[in-house]
Amino acid sequence: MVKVYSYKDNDAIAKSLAKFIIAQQDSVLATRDQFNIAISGGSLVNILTKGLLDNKDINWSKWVIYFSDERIVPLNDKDSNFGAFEKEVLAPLAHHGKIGPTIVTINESLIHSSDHSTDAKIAQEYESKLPVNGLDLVLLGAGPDGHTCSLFPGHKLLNEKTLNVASLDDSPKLPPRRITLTFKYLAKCSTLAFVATGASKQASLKDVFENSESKLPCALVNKLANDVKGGVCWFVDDAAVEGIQIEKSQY
Ligand SMILES: O=C1O[C@H](COP(=O)(O)O)[C@@H](O)[C@H](O)[C@H]1O
Repeated sequence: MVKVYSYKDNDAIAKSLAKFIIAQQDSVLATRDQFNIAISGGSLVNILTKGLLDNKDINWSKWVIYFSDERIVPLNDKDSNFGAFEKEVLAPLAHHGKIGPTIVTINESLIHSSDHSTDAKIAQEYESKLPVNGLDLVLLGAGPDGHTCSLFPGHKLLNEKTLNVASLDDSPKLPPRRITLTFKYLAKCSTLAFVATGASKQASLKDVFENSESKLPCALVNKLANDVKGGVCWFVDDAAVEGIQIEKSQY
């Protein structure tokens, strides 16, 4: 089942998403000592900053954070998804003297500026660090073109059946070299939660929610809802889903 939680603005989403994440965290930590979560880059980071940074219920030291996709650039590059999270969340956390999470990044030493041949190795090594049975929670973004992770409309990786993490060097959104979780791995994870805000997402979300034949990557994730124990849900603002026939609720 796919649930859509809709709010008026980013502040309201941030508050509700934080409550949702904490509920997932608490239910996992009641059974084991580690909460495995993947985050995405882009606009999600700002919402996470608002919702998580000063939140006393986050048990950061028990979190292991992965990335649903990463750009193959140095970790301190402005395009790095880790870099954005580090700047917005990890550095302020450290500044507040909090024990931070464990972070699983790509192996920077394998990045060679013009040689793409090690990109598959970067993906392979990242895959070896992931829990084999999937993550507890994956926070996904949704691009205006309907992409999620670094799975782009019409790209051959939409049909990847073997790899859990794949590399690409032809991303239509810059930068071109990336690694991404594949649908194969997303299907093993416990809960998948999208965050999509702003009117630029409206056209692709209309296709995702109103066209049962949609081939957009976000729609293909929705189709995993029956494989994924905790289901697929969406945290959206009113602008992103305006005029779309969809049943909305609040978490
Ligand atoms: O390139 C990427 O874009 C997507 C969507 O970003 P948004 O800014 O439109 O929310 C993001 O989820 C992904 O992690 C990132 O690499």
